Amino acid sequence: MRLLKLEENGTFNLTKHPANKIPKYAILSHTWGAEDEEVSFKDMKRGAATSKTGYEKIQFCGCQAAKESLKYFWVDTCCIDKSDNQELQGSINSMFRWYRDAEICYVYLSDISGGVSVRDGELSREWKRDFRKSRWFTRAWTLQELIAPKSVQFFSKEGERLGGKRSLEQTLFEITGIPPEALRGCPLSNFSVEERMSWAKSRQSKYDEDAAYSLLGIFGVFMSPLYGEGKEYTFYRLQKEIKTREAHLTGKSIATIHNPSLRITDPHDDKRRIENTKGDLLEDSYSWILDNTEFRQWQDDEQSRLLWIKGDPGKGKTMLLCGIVHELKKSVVKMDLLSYFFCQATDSRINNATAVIRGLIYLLIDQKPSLISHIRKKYDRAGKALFLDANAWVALSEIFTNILQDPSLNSTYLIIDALDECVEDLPKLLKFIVEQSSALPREFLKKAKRRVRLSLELNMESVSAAVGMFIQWRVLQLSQDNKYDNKTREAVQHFLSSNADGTFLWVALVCQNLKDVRKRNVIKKLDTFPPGLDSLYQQMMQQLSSSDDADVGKEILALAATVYRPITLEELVTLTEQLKEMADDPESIQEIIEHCVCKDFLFAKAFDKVFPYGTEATHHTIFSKSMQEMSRTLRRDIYNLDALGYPPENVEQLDPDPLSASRYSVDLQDGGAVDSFLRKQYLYWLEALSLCKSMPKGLVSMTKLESLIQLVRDAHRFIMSHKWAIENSPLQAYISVLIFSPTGSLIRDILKKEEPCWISIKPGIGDKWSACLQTLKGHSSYVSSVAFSYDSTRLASASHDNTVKIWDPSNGDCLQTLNDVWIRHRSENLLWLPSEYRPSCSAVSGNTIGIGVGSGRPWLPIHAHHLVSRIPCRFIV
Ligand SMILES: Nc1ncnc2c1ncn2[C@@H]1O[C@H](COP(=O)(O)OP(=O)(O)OP(=O)(O)O)[C@@H](O)[C@H]1O
Repeated sequence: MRLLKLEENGTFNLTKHPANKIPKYAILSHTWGAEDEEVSFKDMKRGAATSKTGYEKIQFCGCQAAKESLKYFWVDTCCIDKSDNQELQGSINSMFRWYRDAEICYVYLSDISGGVSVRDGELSREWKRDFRKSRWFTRAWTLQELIAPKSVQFFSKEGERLGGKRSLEQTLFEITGIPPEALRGCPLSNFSVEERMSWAKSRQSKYDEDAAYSLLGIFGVFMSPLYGEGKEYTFYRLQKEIKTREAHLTGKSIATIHNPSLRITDPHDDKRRIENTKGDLLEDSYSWILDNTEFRQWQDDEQSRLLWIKGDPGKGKTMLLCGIVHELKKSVVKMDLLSYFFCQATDSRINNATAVIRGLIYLLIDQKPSLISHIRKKYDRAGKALFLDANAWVALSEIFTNILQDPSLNSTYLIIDALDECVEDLPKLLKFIVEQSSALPREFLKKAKRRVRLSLELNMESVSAAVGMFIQWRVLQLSQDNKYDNKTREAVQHFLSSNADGTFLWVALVCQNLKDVRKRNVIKKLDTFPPGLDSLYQQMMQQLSSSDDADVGKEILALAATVYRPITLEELVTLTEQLKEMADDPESIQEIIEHCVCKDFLFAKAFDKVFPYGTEATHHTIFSKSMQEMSRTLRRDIYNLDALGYPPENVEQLDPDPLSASRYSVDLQDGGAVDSFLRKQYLYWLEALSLCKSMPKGLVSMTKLESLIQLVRDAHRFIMSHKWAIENSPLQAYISVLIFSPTGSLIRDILKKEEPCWISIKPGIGDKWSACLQTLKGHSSYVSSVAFSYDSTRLASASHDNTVKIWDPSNGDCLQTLNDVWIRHRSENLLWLPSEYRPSCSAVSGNTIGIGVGSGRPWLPIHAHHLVSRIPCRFIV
């Protein structure tokens, strides 16, 4: 890299540095004047630089660098020999890196001059106007010059400092549309290709091709510049490079950041969804927390590791946390990481401890991809099972601990909302949080007050003031939408302020109700809203019960409270007979759904109204509607994949998605009606049959059921045998899976028409299913020992690849992989402990695994399933 060096006598000289020995340097960003005004490489060589107008900029940059004790600096006009084509090409591809690696970037704004001032980090209004109009924001190359460097400082023509990338963040965002996260060094891969393209959209370049070349670094691609190829073709090449890189990233993603296995949810999206559904985040209603003593203590005092925010339902905790995330994003330094997770009891993806840890890890890796190394070792061995098997919690919490102890991390902020909605393994999660937040260096241990509690009830004054701001905002919206006069507006404002009792949700629900009330009826209507959340819910239920939509409303509520995860509008319509009839009237559907009330309330206080026939009846409705929906929508190659080997992770969801309405239905849940009938009512039924003199009919029914069971059994063998193939290529279900099933398979026979007609010679397969139920794949060397637990729910296999795997034989899932197990082969099945525990040993014999701890000690026989469930994995075998 060629740099300018500031000499003792105040002159500048060009110096050249090999890539591994580049000294610290500053860099200049500016817009070019006329070519002959700028100082070129040749001018520098010839000593003709000082005669050019452009020399001022170079002088400015050199002096500024000297103030920061930097001897070297880089200026694009003269540090590249443009007459050397090879050098020019290399420079275009290196430019982003050069700006990124500079200690500081000085932006010289030649069209902003004199009389400007910065007060409290803010530009004066007049200034803002000039700044916004600066030519610097319209040029193509300056985009990467703004984004890439860690520090960017803006200067006027006279060299007056105007502010930095950080202090002007909001203004820069308003001018360029580049989100603050991108300006703060968040990986650019976090922003979609479209979003990054949009930052460049209205920028100009002198040469058409530069519009694309100036984006190489932004997309992390390389390409040789060919001036003269034209803008269109350059962009075509750029797009191609971007696609290749994205594909490469996604390919790698099986084990990296975009890892579909790790990503159970993107907490970014959850936060956005929550804010949208709760009606946009109001800064005035959460900003009180920033001055709160406990919050400040947590934020400023290194020893206070855990902040516990408590509050009654509807007090605004979730929105408060959204606000805190928002503020921390702005204030934490670039080296710090911020991760968060929003639990939701009604969504099985995000209501358990493992999901919380997964989500937190996902966001950390998203910000600092190098952290993936903590996952890679385990992932490479265990694959997807690492996140799914019975020990996912153990593995992930260990990975998370390692990540948090990574020496490259500065401070890490972790935020978890609604722990009470973490319905699975909450105690484990709590223990983990407490342990992590206690992990302080020894010198802190004594004096540390590590946990800070913040109770919203104890901060009533601040919360009430925040609710007051919320009321003002909602009343303003209502007044504008429904054209309230002053009297009405004041009455609503007064009513809400006097009855809210510091509860945001109560205000939100009343305002929701008022939305559809005509202005003339508003004041009368106010008297009908009872204070307190429960009374309000009760009233809403009563209103629903007496409305024309009572039946459909209750059906929706029952469904919403019963489904195992939140369902989409489309899925809801599919499962609700009465809504199906309104399918072409989305407004009415929306109107009815808006009457929805909280699930906790439904179960606790309105059970009889919503579930007059018990929850079983609702489960039955969901089951039969799901069956109907699947019969209607499912068809062969529903995603038009065409290619038989198409892997499911490469499948892009279609828009519109033919599966959108039946996604809920295809996840068949167990506990079906027949099963429950046989278990609970079978004998009563026999009695009733006898009483009705219908025993023969009962026998016929059971015979029919039995033939159905044979079909089900065949379907079970079918899925067991072909699970692996279908999982990896969905369309193989119609090809190899069918023709490699026994000719006597009922499923094969019934679905014969689906067999490929283009295969004329089919493999000779026997007429019966073979004795092999399924093949368990995973070991990389031959297997020396296998053993079932006594109840057959677990299978252990030991291999010469030095691993032991524990399987769930019912579905072939590998539940756990024990690594570094030293196995010695003897006449009987013998498994030995990892070397660090030698000479301890264990043996598998029949259904029992024996453990010996220390040489000469008696072996302790333990059933395999006890081992699996009781002893931490590394010690099991
Ligand atoms: N800062 C805010 N900006 C905008 N709306 C807010 C804000 N705080 C609270 N609200 C409103 O109040 C409602 C309740 O807030 P939130 O869901 O955060 O309460 P919560 O204490 O988390 O409730 P729960 O205990 O039921 O989970 C939200 O749906 C929203 O309409």
